[in-house]
Amino acid sequence: MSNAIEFKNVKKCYNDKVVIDNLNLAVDKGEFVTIVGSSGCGKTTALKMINGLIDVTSGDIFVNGENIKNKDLIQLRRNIGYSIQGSVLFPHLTVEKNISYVPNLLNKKDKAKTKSAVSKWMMIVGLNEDIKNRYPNELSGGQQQRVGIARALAASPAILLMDEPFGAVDEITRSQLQEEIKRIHKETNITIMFVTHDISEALKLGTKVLVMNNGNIEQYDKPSEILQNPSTDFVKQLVYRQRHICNLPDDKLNGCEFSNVAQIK
Ligand SMILES: Nc1ncnc2c1ncn2[C@@H]1O[C@H](COP(=O)(O)OP(=O)(O)OP(=O)(O)O)[C@@H](O)[C@H]1O
Repeated sequence: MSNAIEFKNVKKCYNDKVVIDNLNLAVDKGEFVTIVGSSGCGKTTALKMINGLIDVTSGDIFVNGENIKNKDLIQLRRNIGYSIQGSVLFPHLTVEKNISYVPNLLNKKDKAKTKSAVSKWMMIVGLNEDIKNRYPNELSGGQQQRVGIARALAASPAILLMDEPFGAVDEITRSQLQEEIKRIHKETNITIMFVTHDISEALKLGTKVLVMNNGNIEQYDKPSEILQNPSTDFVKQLVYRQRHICNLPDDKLNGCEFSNVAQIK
């Protein structure tokens, strides 16, 4: 299987502060990677370096085998969906215009194709078509989030980056959106990188979970492996917390220090 995304010896500093020291990671096409870790460990930075919103200090990032240094960034971003927490919709555009914004840029002449893409993605993310002429301020928070996801997916990108996309919605909407994104992933086989603070969300959604701490990878593995064979004390602490919440046996966790659990929200 070929890589959708690859980090090679990536270092990121803000001024003199090293946030990511030497990140090496290969993500297979079609993987749903959830990224979890302590606050400020570099999750958002890693994500935004993939679509060039943040520059690397040194090292290389490859998207579909191509070094992004050699790519036109606007073109790159049009082919990578990006969805973040809260509403990032254009306030002066209707739902339909928001969702069709990038597809219109990509296939300006084929208006019918864009119209049917809007209908398709509204249905997929669970939005009723009768809201397509509304403006963002006429929608609930959950609807705005769904429109944001439809907009990120409407250009049929091969990669979707999501930064705490469900952080600002209520529990019921959150769990509906989780089911929807899982289904969308299964149906489209898109590669997803999904940052979350919530280890249970990471374990529920990811086909692979990337656990980060201080800009380093603690473990990159299937959820079952993270739960059954946590490879470092840091991962054990996360798993312990999850097992504690779910009342699971903690026989694998003997001898682990739990003092840093509070660092992870
Ligand atoms: N533009 C910037 N200038 C200086 N420092 C920054 C900048 N952006 C982020 N940082 C710092 O870099 C570190 C990593 O930030 P980043 O947002 O990637 O972490 P994160 O893991 O996504 O955090 P959180 O879980 O709290 O959202 C933090 O210490 C943050 O304060």
